[in-house]
Amino acid sequence: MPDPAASPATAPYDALLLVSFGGPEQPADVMPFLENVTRGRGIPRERLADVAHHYDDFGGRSPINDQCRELLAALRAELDAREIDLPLYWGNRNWDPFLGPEVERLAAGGHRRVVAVLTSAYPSYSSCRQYRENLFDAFDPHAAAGVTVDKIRHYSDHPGFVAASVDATDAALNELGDLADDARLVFMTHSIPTAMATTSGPTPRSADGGYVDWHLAVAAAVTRGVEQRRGRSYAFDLAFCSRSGPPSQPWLEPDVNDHLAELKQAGVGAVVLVPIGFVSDHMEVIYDLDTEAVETARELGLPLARAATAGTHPAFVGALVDLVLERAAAARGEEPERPVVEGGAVGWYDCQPDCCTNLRDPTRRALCQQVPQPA
Ligand SMILES: CC1=C(CCC(=O)O)c2cc3nc(cc4[nH]c(cc5[nH]c(cc1n2)c(C)c5CCC(=O)O)c(CCC(=O)O)c4C)C(CCC(=O)O)=C3C
Ligand SMILES: [Fe+2]
Repeated sequence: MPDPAASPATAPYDALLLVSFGGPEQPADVMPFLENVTRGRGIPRERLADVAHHYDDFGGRSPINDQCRELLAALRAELDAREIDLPLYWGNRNWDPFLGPEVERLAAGGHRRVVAVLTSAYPSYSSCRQYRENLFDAFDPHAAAGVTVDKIRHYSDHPGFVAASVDATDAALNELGDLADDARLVFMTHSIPTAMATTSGPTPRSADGGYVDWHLAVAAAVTRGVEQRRGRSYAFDLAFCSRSGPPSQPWLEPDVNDHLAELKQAGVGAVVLVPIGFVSDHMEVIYDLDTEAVETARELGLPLARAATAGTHPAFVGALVDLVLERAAAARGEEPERPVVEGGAVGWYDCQPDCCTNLRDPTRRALCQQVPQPA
């Protein structure tokens, strides 16, 4: 049995569970993976076939699982450096290693109070509640045995996540050489249906909803950091990639490819794409940005550099450990500081019942709260 006294800093937690999206690791995995992702989501068949080709171009293997392995190794090293003894587990929503069996293993290992770190940094149904539904399902069979899970707060506006993005944006500007002076910063994230965007985050909500609000705050903070470092100002925008869904359904815009054409038209000299919506260079980054958007920019004659995602940047890994310690202190009834960048919202630990609404099935149970009864 784990010794709760081993690491007072992380008490009451006795294990850390990394929770991610998952991705195929060989060609035979691609279609079953896509079916897992899109089950009941109304994604057109043609879009699925199209997305399967994105994976084919990379040998049928997404880099995302390897990136989770690297993040786990980096977390282990950071915990060791701080002399914190905390077992690490890892489960995905859509592909092996799946969350369910991993939580079985964790419970069988004698762990009782688990802290979850999601590789998803923003509020929205897709990036928050859907993971919480999966966490609920995975832990529910063990609830009677007293196994519980808490998650850290959404962390995109944590100074550590922003610092990693500032470094990456600065490096990408350096790649542009003299053209950096003319560069526009285009912050990138996953498009989602506008109906999902406006119901993201807790109520009361702004007209745009929490998903867009948080991205704009992070984009502004990264831009300020880059401006401080380079001693000059930069214009920035937020653009979107990876739209799926039927054409009749409105999704967040502008699409990155349309936006690049507009910037070229407006006389912008160069672009840095900064994918703040993703924590690693997985398929949505290496295909949608590095393949498609790069090709669009080439056709337009618009010089482009792509900033790295947070990945295993020390500021990001350090921030995740800080967030775990902060969550642990809060669970012990202390009042830890909750650092956020200027203009950021202080993230909440427990999502309220109406946070990041499930529009298809509002009664589906999720971690953090009892579901509201349908009206
Ligand atoms: C907000 C958001 C994030 C960021 C937060 C987070 O990280 O969770 C994210 C991440 C990712 N999305 C990924 C892949 C896919 N997303 C899809 C579909 C969708 N994503 C959506 C949203 C998001 N997705 C939505 C609203 C849909 C429509 C279907 C639905 O309503 O659920 C589809 C289906 C085909 C298609 O329609 O494109 C695929 C294959 C991968 C893995 C990449 C790899 O393999 O390396 C990752 C990390
Ligand atoms: Fe939420």
